Amino acid sequence: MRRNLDMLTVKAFAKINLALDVLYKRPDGYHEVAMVMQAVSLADTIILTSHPGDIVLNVNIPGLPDDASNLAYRAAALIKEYAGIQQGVLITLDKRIPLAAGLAGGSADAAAVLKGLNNLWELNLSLDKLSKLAAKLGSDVPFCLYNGTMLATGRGELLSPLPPLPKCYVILAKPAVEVPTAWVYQEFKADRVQVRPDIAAMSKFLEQGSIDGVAGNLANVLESVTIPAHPEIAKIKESMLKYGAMAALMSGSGPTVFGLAGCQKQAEVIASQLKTEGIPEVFVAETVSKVE
Ligand SMILES: C[C@](O)(CO)[C@H](O)COP(=O)(O)OP(=O)(O)OC[C@H]1O[C@@H](n2ccc(N)nc2=O)[C@H](O)[C@@H]1O
Ligand SMILES: Nc1ncnc2c1ncn2[C@@H]1O[C@H](COP(=O)(O)OP(=O)(O)OP(=O)(O)O)[C@@H](O)[C@H]1O
Repeated sequence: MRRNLDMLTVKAFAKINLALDVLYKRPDGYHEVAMVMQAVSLADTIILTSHPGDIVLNVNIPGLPDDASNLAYRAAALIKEYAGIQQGVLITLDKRIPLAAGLAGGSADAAAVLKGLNNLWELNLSLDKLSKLAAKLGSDVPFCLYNGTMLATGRGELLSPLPPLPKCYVILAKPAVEVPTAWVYQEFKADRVQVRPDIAAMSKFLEQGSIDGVAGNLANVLESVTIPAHPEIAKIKESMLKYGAMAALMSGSGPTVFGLAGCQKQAEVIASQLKTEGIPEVFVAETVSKVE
């Protein structure tokens, strides 16, 4: 975070799910999950500037709302009301994370605004308090406050740190479809799942610092919904492996596929080969560690 009197710049990092299991549907309509989440360096940039009056949001891409339906705006409104702040803020959002991609782009923006305004307005709210506000905005938002490698349970908002995944490179490839998260959970049927993650085994491999062990245990039960609807996701996974990724998996509710690579050069070679297949959005990122 960079601060300069009345202006502050915050990065909003995307996430991938190294493991995603759905346990059951709860009475409140959400699904109980168990996930291993990992932050990656593909990021939006948010500039917060002190501003008289109200909250104003500027976005750099068409199709992304700049009103109260944007999670960045909602985060500002929530913390402003909670802390009883009278002044406004100008939020400038430079969006790089693809939309509705399974990468928690909106959640990352919301978390960055909460952290940033806590600093700009000198509120001194603890991460624990910010996390409770974050959970009101979405299940992925608390994780985006912390980043790093975390076990997420409940509806995704209950977090405990895991040993960090040793630094590795992540290729992200998004086909030209957008997938609404609510639809994926709504369509989820446990009896259609072929492979469930073994979270205990993945935790053990993280403790050992074994990227190979983690790569060998990637699993996401939501693939059972999104891949039949968008078979190009399976094709991207196959291509990632063919070009040399250690492993490949759909992130979150999809449709983005991520692949793991041990070194940057190899990740870049895999990314350029995927681009030749006509996949519209391909990025190379690296893992991001937890904030203290
Ligand atoms: C797929 C993941 O991205 C994996 O990290 C998350 O589980 C989704 O997190 P999110 O996008 O922050 O989700 P929310 O904004 O809280 O919820 C969107 C919708 O997804 C469904 N939803 C979400 C999380 C969850 N544990 N169970 C659910 O059933 C609900 O229908 C909800 O209305
Ligand atoms: N700041 C924001 N950035 C991106 N999308 C936003 C934002 N605010 C609201 N939205 C709306 O939310 C929808 C999905 O957002 P997002 O990009 O966070 O999905 P996602 O990556 O699938 O998230 P998740 O992995 O948490 O399910 C978008 O289509 C958009 O209309």
